[in-house]
Amino acid sequence: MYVEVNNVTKEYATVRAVDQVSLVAKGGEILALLGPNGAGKSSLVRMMVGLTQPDSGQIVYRSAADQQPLTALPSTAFGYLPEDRGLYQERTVLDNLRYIARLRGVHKTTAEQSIQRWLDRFELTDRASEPMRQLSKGNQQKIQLIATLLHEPQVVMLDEPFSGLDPMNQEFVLSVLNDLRSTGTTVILSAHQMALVERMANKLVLMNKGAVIAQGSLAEVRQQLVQQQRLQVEFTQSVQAEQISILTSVIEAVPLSDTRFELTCDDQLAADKLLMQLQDIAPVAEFSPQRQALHDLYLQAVRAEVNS
Ligand SMILES: Nc1ncnc2c1ncn2[C@@H]1O[C@H](COP(=O)(O)OP(=O)(O)OP(=O)(O)O)[C@@H](O)[C@H]1O
Repeated sequence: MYVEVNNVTKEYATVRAVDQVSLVAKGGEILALLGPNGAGKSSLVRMMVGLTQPDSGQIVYRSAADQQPLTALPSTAFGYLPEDRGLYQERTVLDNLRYIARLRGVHKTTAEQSIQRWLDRFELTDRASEPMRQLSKGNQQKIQLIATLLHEPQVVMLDEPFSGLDPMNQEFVLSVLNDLRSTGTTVILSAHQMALVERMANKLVLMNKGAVIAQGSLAEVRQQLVQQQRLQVEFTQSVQAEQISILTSVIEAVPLSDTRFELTCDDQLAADKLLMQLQDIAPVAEFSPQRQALHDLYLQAVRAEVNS
């Protein structure tokens, strides 16, 4: 199933939580919504799952087979992990999961098999008869995730699935999400863990103050965010900084020695073109464009918005 968000805006009393957002998530994709606190991620997820309605714009669900809009959604359409987790603390893990399965209309035998399979996979079988409150935060989070996946939804929407998990469990959840993706499920999640998301999502949507500031594949988002590039160059002979900074694509040339410089460049100019220009100054011994982590690019973009 496709989820298509067309120019959606949502306002609360004093704040525009989602501002003209458009995106598409397809089966077999992991789409990650990223953004600082208050960026509008949860508000968007709540609309995508049908809990609230947009003030303007539309959310359209399409059949994966023929891309026609779906008017009636099957009970297996969504699995939603809300930001405020909501299982019964006094009831056992098993009771909670059976209850959720019943709510989702899963047949009893199928539910029992499915619960066993997921508890095994999450290494929580021996905790099945314990009340939820006895489980650590991370394990409760894993049970919540099982509750979201029990009915094998076509679209899984997860609000901050990695929060409260230690690195090992984050890796574990990441592998579960990758498996879902490989079986054709549409996975939409919100997260703060840029480094994790960078490794699994094939679509990134970076939000700030309700609006999308960049979206696409990792490479596309990089391109949208990168305005400047840092690199180092080592010449075989001494060179003056002014000889380099005079080049139109070079914003700044900081000498590290007589022969070595750190350059800040206009990213529009391809590295190989710049290398040719540097070779015209003096023979180049080493030339190393540095890739900035997405996390840093993203922080720069958010800060630039704050300052503008
Ligand atoms: N029910 C509501 N009533 C009023 N304002 C709301 C409501 N829900 C969200 N907001 C406001 O809308 C904006 C976006 O909030 P939202 O929770 O969608 O952001 P978020 O990106 O999910 O943040 P976080 O990462 O902190 O969970 C915030 O300014 C928030 O205070």
